[in-house]
Amino acid sequence: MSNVEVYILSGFLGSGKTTLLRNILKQEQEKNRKMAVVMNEVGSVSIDSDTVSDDIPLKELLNGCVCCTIQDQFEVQLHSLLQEYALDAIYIETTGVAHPVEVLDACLSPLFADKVDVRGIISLVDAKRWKDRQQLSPQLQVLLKEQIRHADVILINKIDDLSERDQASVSFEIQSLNPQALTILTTYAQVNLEDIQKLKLVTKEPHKQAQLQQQLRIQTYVHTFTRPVDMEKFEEWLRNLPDTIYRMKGYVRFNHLDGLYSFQYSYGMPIYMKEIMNVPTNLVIIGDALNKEQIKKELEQIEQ
Ligand SMILES: Nc1nc2c(ncn2[C@@H]2O[C@H](COP(=O)(O)OP(=O)(O)OP(=O)(O)O)[C@@H](O)[C@H]2O)c(=O)[nH]1
Repeated sequence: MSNVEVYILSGFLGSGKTTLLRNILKQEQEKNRKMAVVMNEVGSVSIDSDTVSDDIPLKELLNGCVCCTIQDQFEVQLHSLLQEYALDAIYIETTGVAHPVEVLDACLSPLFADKVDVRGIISLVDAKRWKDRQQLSPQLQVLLKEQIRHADVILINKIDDLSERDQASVSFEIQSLNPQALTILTTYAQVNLEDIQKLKLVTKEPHKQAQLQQQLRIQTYVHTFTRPVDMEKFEEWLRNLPDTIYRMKGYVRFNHLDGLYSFQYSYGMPIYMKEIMNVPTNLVIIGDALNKEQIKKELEQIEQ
């Protein structure tokens, strides 16, 4: 069975994420695909869960943001969805204040990273909010830009609130921040499912590799170790990593040590801990413009 597609719906408060989710679920149901939804709200009461009909498995994460305070709960929920249902796709609606890369990180637990295919980040931008963004705090303006910069698809939504001239200038500004993303102007987040599901399929073609290297978008690679690893060579490999790799996590066995180790790495700092559970030896790598073929080759070389 192929991996479960995962889509992250990001975007500022009120930008239209729930409206988009509703549109997508309708189209998915028409295609008879089996989906699940994870909804994250910062408050203690879910407001949007009525959006999802009863036959679609729904996990709600309240009282925190998946990208920080409730990351562990999020992993458990995703894991149980994957175990309980035979799914084609999982849609994750994030809180309006979530940083998309942190959410991506949370989706890629080494426990199940080899079973999911995170197809991409879809960011919604409220067109008028963008135009008037100076009214927001500097931190929120940065967040808005980050949500755009890391998206694979950008929906510039609520364009009915802007004149044609303003639509053109907003669209130009947003596209300049992330020229590689597919940008679509929408009202009520009306979008074709095909446009969203095309995500990543293009970038997986080998001949696009050169172009891929220049992209600034976040990419992920999951390596499954089939044998124990030489620790010295592994550390040597870590020392020589490009600084475009900024996050790794997973489980690894070393040839001269008993048992399994969990491994965490962020911004140049590795941490190992002995693991008591028996879990798959997956290593998740997150970075900009990853050369996946090369990483795969290098890791295979340090396996004994
Ligand atoms: N005028 C206009 N309103 C829209 C459009 N898209 C969505 N809305 C409305 O904007 C409001 C917010 O939309 P939601 O889909 O709930 O936005 P959200 O991003 O899920 O909001 P939060 O969950 O609060 O972050 C709703 O009342 C929508 O009906 C649009 O294109 N134009």
